[in-house]
Amino acid sequence: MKKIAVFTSGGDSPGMNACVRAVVRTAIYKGLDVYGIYRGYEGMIEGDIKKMYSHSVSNIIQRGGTILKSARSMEFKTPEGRKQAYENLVANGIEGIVAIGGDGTFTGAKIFQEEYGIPTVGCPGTIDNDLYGTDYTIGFDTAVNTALEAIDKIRDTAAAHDRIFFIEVMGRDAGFIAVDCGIGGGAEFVMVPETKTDLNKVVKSMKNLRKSKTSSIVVVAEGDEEGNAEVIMNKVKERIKDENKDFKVTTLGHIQRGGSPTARDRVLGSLCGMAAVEGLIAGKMNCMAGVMNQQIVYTPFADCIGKEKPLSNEHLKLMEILSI
Ligand SMILES: Nc1ncnc2c1ncn2[C@@H]1O[C@H](COP(=O)(O)OP(=O)(O)OP(=O)(O)O)[C@@H](O)[C@H]1O
Ligand SMILES: O=P(O)(O)OC[C@H]1O[C@](O)(CO)[C@@H](O)[C@@H]1O
Repeated sequence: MKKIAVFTSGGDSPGMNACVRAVVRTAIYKGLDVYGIYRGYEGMIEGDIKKMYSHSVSNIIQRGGTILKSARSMEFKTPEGRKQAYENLVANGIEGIVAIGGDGTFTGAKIFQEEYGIPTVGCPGTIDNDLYGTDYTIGFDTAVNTALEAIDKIRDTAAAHDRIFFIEVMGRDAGFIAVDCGIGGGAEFVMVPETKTDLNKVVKSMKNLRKSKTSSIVVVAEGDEEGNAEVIMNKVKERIKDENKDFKVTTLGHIQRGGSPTARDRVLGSLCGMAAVEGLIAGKMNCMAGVMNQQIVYTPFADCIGKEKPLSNEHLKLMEILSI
């Protein structure tokens, strides 16, 4: 293998730049030519592919976002789009690919590799932490810390005004961010897609809580089955029926996706980037390079996508105990 390419795709995440940097520098260190594909699968289809050098990735390890940019491509989901992408890779002599992204990115990579056979190794780049085959995903730690900083500030004003705040964090299908924010932010409740939210129980305990506490924080993952934070707040308000209680909603939104990555995300991104290139050279394909128990592990895309990564029962128990 002489030429490889790297791209970032799906939702960007802090630490993706560290990962790109490690891919580029590991490739050069190992004597390979390395190309950057811009805007994920969009750029692969449009042929937006440029050679990268060691200096191309200077001064980026501390930056959020991704220098390769990211996109969600509908066209790559079509056979015609993937054919065009393949032709562009062949035209550039690309023999191996590092795909940095989440489960959607790996779904596309798996289909593409099975159709056209270019070996692909993935790196877990998503803030959601919802990928089987790695203890943490690149960007999760930064996202949680960003959200926590905001929650701490909301707590100050919640306490000053005796208010109940419903704070929505990201997590379309996963509650990892919400649970860690709940524990770390001292929330009274956490609502996540993985577990059934019992609003009657919440209302009951909220009424009891209010005897001893004057303010409350409820962390809601955006994908909770009862709805988003606004919807849930209205349902709870309706059931509590107390004019004296003051309810507020804050949606943290995309602030969680940006910012300078934490040390953990920089190191994880760098490790996965290095491991992906080493994996390609060793003949690995159709798999993701992740880190479990401090060891680099290669997990088939089929498992990363198909197997559920459960929330930690210990974390859920801790949340319940600490919120009394
Ligand atoms: N079934 C599929 N077939 C082909 N390509 C796909 C498929 N699913 C996803 N992709 C490609 O992967 C891209 C990224 O997927 P998606 O938007 O779901 O983000 P992601 O990688 O899951 O990241 P995040 O978890 O941060 O949202 C899609 O825009 C699409 O181009
Ligand atoms: O606004 P976008 O780019 O569609 O992404 C939003 C989604 O991306 C994620 O941050 C990561 O997958 C989700 O938690 C969120 O729902």
